[in-house]
Amino acid sequence: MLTVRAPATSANLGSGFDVFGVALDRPADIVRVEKAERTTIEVTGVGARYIPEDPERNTVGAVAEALDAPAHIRIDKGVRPASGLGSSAASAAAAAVALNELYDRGHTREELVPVAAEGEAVVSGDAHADNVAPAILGGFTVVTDDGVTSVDADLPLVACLPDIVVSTRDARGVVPERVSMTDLVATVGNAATLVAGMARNDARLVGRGMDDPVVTPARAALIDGYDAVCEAAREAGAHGVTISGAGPAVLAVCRPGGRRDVATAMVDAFEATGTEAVAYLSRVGEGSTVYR
Ligand SMILES: Nc1ncnc2c1ncn2[C@@H]1O[C@H](COP(=O)(O)OP(=O)(O)O)[C@@H](O)[C@H]1O
Ligand SMILES: N[C@@H](CCOP(=O)(O)O)C(=O)O
Repeated sequence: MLTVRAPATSANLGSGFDVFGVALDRPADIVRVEKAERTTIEVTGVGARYIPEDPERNTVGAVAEALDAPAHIRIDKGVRPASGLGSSAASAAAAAVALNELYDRGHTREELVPVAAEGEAVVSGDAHADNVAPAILGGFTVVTDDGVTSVDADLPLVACLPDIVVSTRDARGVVPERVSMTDLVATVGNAATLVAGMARNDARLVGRGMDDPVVTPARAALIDGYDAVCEAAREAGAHGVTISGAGPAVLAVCRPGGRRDVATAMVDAFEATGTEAVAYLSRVGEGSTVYR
């Protein structure tokens, strides 16, 4: 038996829709694999009752199929499904790393990114790799059709998760199909600023680069209280705030020592709109870890 821990992740960071992602240091999924004649799946933990055990409908089933690695796969969920914290991706990433080891397939971590992304296609309709890349490699990642680039960044983060559900598939349905040249120029400028900020561990620059005039405004309506939560986080000192992945979680980049105030302000702002929320005080974290 082999055990792998894969972390929650936050995709997009505003200006990098389907491109940027960052590993959080918590929460995480734990996946255990054993060789078997055919793939079977058992799910326990947070939100387990909403997650199918049918290999055709679970992200890890698609990964086992892609690696031709049938196994009994036990998933202990730490990342709530439909959270915007890469729940489906955490399981897929852990399974890709675990089954690659179990069957000695010899793929590099970079090569496992598109394999794990096959799992995402099962749930959201697209094999977007912006969550599985940081869940496998750790740090801040940039995925394009040509591959993945990762940067070891160190920044204080808060991920605030309200007690509502937004499915990634639904949230992809509201993304505009076209952008104006003005919005394109603004987005490229912000994305470039964010990457420079990550390379320099500069939270202020990262926060500035999180602004996004295209996808985030279209999705904000799916999250009750989103504008108030952003305002509260900024007033409490956050350098930047945006929707985490497809939501409903909201991600804030903080100054050193500033996470607790930001977390409290975000939770209070959600609760003022009648929605309970939890906040994870986090940092940019590591990717998947193998335990034998
Ligand atoms: N291993 C898995 N972990 C979590 N969700 C899964 C898994 N396999 C399939 N799903 C389904 O994926 C959906 C959640 O994924 P998604 O909407 O992308 O949310 P998240 O942002 O949390 O990844 C749910 O419908 C869930 O049943
Ligand atoms: N780029 C994707 C990311 C979805 O992340 P998730 O954590 O909500 O699954 C998107 O924005 O649709």
